[in-house]
Amino acid sequence: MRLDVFSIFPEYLAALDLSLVGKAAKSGLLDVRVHDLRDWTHDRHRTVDDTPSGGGAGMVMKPEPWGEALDAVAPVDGPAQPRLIVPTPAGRPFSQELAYELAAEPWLAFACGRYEGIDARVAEYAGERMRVDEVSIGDYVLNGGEVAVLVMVEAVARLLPGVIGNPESLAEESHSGDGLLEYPVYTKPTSWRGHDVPDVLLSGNHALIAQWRHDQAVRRTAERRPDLLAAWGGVVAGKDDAAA
Ligand SMILES: Nc1cc(-c2ccc3ccn(Cc4ccc(CN5CCCCC5)cc4)c3c2)n[nH]1
Repeated sequence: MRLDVFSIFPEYLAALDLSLVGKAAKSGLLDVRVHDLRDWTHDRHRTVDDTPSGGGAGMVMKPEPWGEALDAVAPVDGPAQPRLIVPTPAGRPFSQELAYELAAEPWLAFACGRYEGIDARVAEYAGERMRVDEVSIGDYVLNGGEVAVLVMVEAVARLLPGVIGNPESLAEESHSGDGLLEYPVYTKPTSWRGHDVPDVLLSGNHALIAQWRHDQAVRRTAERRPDLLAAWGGVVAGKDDAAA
């Protein structure tokens, strides 16, 4: 997979060179290219923003640098076009489902906005030749798109075959398995500062352990995410499970 990221703070994306994503990049699974949007400005101050049309607080990112950046990296007459992801508080919610969808794409491009956002015509213009998704990573406002891109790239990259060491663990995760939250995990020592590992986990009885983990997942989901339990209860569980 090829990943292009556009930002006025390219150093923010240095984190992509670390850990999982860094390893995937070195092994050739990922081809990550970070671009400084100011490379496509032509004035002395390398201007990327201007006042909002119609008034209002703050500044808005000008369309020209974005248009030139997209044309340079994904030429109109090129052999392929990326799927463009634009983080925004006003976007569709990012989810594990969307992460799987994006992991299947050969080429993703991420546009990191700053200020009050990017001139809306950029997404319109890009939409004329590539798929554009405006995506939110949660109902809170960040200062720009870079952190959202780090979140999405990590969630997507770990789904790529060969990136994560232990693919079985992907199957058991929240939001991608049975729709429940994960059960609590433990390791040695079995007793630590007066807190013990639950006996069932030391029993060696795999059926009992599986049942205990399921019950814990249902309990946790009911406590912390009743919205998920409602969906789960409606779709998968029988009446006795949901009541567990
Ligand atoms: N999930 C999530 C993604 C983001 C995100 C992503 C990208 C950018 C680019 C800039 N910001 C900062 C920002 C965006 C919106 C406002 C509100 N403002 C109201 C009046 C009309 C204009 C917009 C304020 C500041 C961003 C924030 N935050 N949270």
